[in-house]
Amino acid sequence: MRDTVRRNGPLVALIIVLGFVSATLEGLGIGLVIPLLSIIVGPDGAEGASGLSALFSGIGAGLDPGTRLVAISAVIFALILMKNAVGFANGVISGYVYGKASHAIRIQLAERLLRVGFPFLQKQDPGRLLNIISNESWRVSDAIQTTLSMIVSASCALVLTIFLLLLSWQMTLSVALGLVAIQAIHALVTARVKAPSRALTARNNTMAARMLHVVHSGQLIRIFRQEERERDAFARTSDDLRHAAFVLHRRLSVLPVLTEVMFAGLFLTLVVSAWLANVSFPVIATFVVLLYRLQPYVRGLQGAWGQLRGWSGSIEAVQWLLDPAGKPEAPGGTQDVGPITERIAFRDVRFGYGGETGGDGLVPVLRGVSFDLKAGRSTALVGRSGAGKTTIISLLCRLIEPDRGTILVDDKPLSTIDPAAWRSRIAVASQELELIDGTIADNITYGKPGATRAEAMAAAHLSEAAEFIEATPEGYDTLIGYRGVNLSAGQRQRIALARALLLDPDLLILDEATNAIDGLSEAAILDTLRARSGRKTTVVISHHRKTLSSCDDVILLRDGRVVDELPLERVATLDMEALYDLGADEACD
Ligand SMILES: Nc1ncnc2c1ncn2[C@@H]1O[C@H](COP(=O)(O)OP(=O)(O)OP(=O)(O)O)[C@@H](O)[C@H]1O
Repeated sequence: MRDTVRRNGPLVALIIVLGFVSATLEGLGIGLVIPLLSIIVGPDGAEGASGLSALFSGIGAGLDPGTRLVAISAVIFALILMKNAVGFANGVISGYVYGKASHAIRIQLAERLLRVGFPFLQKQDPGRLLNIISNESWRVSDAIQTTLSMIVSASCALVLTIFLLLLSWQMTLSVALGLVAIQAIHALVTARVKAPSRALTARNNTMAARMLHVVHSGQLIRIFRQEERERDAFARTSDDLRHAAFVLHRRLSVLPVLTEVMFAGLFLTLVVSAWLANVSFPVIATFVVLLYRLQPYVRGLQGAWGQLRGWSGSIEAVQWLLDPAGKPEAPGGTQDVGPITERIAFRDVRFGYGGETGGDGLVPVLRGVSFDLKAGRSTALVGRSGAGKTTIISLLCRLIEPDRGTILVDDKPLSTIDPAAWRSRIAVASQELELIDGTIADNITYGKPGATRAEAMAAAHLSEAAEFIEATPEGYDTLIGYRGVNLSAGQRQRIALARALLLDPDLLILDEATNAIDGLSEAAILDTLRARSGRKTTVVISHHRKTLSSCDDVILLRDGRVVDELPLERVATLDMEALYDLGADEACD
């Protein structure tokens, strides 16, 4: 929030200056009520005037009463007009700063989510992140606007207090003492708002997670007939949210009531004591009018303070996401990288999920793996479910970093290579990588937005997606819906494969890219392997023996260790179960 104020420094300064100007105009207008009332009640009413009140009382003294009355009324009207024009300008500027501040917060949140180390996203509850971006960030924008309005209210209150002081310092002192007492009571009440505010943010997180679940798991819920249970769970979460919002609302609602009652008490005490002290009527009247005009600003300040406390849960949530502390850094490295000429070498690489930065977890997943992915060849990673194949792919993509050991690209440590430069040399086709909500062409060219339609069509031919695409009425301009809901699983995989093939990357990773595709398309993968052979490097994870036996090299993994680098003849002759069990005895701890 401080950042926003700093970035819009000149405009915030203008808001403060205009606040002062507006309050001064208002103070002057109210001051002119003294001569106005003096004319109405007669000169006796102005007796005992001193200081500022004497100054105001003397205004237009030389004029006849009728002319003076009209002239003073006209000036008061002009001052009110100017004050409102300044107020309007201030409102427009505040609205502009509010918009800029909201935009800046959303951009910062998006930047954080796009740049933070990937393990952070893996570990977070998506409901919490969604709630912060879509909900809590608005509260923070409101808090910024409220802070601006507090600045204006404070400037106005200050100027009007100066007028009060000049009018009667004794009466102002009594008012100040009264205000301190009101503020103390107010502070006691607002202190009780922080905890319900945090509770509300937590409930909003849960609500967002539930909504995501209902939207994402529509199929699962229907097939397993869990509509009733989900409805009840949704209703419970929604009711908890309602209750948390009500608790906060109830505590905040006390504030304006309390303030109004205490202000009324202060007013009446003041009027009675001023009358007892023989203060002249125009001075009492002007003082009360000034005080009456001061009241909304003081109440505004108190209300804003209470509201800021009410939003403390939202502010903390946004600050937590923006704060880099405790979040994994995006992978580092500055070296450029050329085409892979010899190998990508894993040397005693160890990794376990679960630590703060993704790795260094208690349960080791890779327990010192060493193998080579030879340039210009295709290598299959084989192993039972949970053996660590996808973890190796994540390391290759630098989504996670090894806890120990090194990955070398032609003898250059991968950790020293600029991640963007490295990723420009690789492409992945995996069922984990979703499609975007756009056209088929948008999806195929996602990794290379400037690619031509001809390039997209060539990639679609390679992945055997072209036939079904051309059979649709809109062809490459067909909208595929959210995550490709308008397509079959096999069609989605072919488009995902085309997306990777379009890049003709130095390293192509096919992570179970074919499991929803029929035999014909598996043949397309085999063709791809052949076409890349001797030219580019490919890594394949598959449970299809035919695909595996088309690779040049096969690496067998078991429980996070490399069991064997298998000769191809054995892959061709063994069934998958026998393949996974090869060397089982040596692999045991
Ligand atoms: N994000 C994660 N957090 C914690 N543990 C994980 C995570 N991802 C994977 N694991 C664990 O790491 C181990 C290896 O998982 P990995 O996905 O690498 O296996 P895999 O060989 O690709 O399996 P599959 O063939 O089923 O995809 C598994 O025991 C899994 O439970």
